[in-house]
Amino acid sequence: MPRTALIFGIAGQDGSYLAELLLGEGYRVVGTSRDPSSARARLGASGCGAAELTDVDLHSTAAIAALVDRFCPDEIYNFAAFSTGSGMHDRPVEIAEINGVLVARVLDAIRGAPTRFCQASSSEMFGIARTSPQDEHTTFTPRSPYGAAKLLAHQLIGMARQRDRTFACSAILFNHESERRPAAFVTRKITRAAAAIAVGATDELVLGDLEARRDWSHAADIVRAMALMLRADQPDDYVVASGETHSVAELCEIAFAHVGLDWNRHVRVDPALRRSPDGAQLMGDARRARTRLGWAPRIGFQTMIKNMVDADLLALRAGIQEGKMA
Ligand SMILES: C[C@H]1O[C@H](OP(=O)(O)OP(=O)(O)OC[C@H]2O[C@@H](n3cnc4c(=O)[nH]c(N)nc43)[C@H](O)[C@@H]2O)[C@@H](O)[C@@H](O)C1=O
Repeated sequence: MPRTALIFGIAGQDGSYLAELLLGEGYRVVGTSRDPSSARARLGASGCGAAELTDVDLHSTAAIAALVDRFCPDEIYNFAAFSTGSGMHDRPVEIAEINGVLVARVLDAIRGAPTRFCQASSSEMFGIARTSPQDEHTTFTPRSPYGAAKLLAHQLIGMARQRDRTFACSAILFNHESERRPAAFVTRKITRAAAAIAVGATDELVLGDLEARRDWSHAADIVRAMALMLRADQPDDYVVASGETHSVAELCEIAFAHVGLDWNRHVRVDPALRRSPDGAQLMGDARRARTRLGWAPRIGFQTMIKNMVDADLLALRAGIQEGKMA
């Protein structure tokens, strides 16, 4: 019998990379998506056509329990979340419900069962951290409903591990990107603009802050760490990060240079797009994942950004040939 994995949020960037990985290892992969009508096409386009889609009301404890009963998954991964960088303060009620309370429902559904659970937690739980780098012992000081809801889920996982002996892990994920990243996030915003300027479709990119720094990894590396967590002897929490930071300006430089452009000539800063400043620099110390899981990132920052620009160029040129762009 193949192992079964249930993925909440299968059609997003992370869910699709994980589905690809697990399908390649012979798993039966079942997933839910908030937009089932486009999920099938998106999964097909990312090589996950063999994944099965199912429908569930994430607000219903009974529906989550029934879903788990129906598929008896060996592993559950949760990526279902509201997540757009600039929208971390918007819709706090829905964010609390989906990014936080949903995990209580899943933990309820697997209490006493052998099912293993991994949650996509976030470095946003560190928020205005006082120390850098952050690891599994760093104090959490979230600064948005997004970070607070993720922290609720993270803490429920620790309690389920202690009280109920549930095999549940919290993967504290720092920023992670790829060509499947939506353009609301700064990496894809920049790579798409570099490609668009290179083909003459536009001339300018407007950003909020060039000095902001983040610890960026590739999404495929991040989800591999999550799969390894569920294969460990014991459940635990793990920071997953590259351990290096880059500025938005550096990102621009790499992306624009890759298409032979000088970013200084095309990038403009609009302070209206700027977010409130970070506390200490957000940078992850992933030593626990490296030593206990044998995890290490395989795709570096430069390669990731160049690959994203290449993918955006391909998509734009295809669009131009089909007459989709002006
Ligand atoms: C770990 C965490 O990672 C992600 O959240 P994020 O860090 O907010 O992602 P982002 O790509 O929107 O911002 C990255 C940095 O770039 C700065 N920045 C400058 N200028 C613009 C700008 O014009 N647009 C955007 N979007 N960002 C800008 C911005 O201020 C920030 O410092 C999500 O996956 C989230 O779900 C998550 O958990």
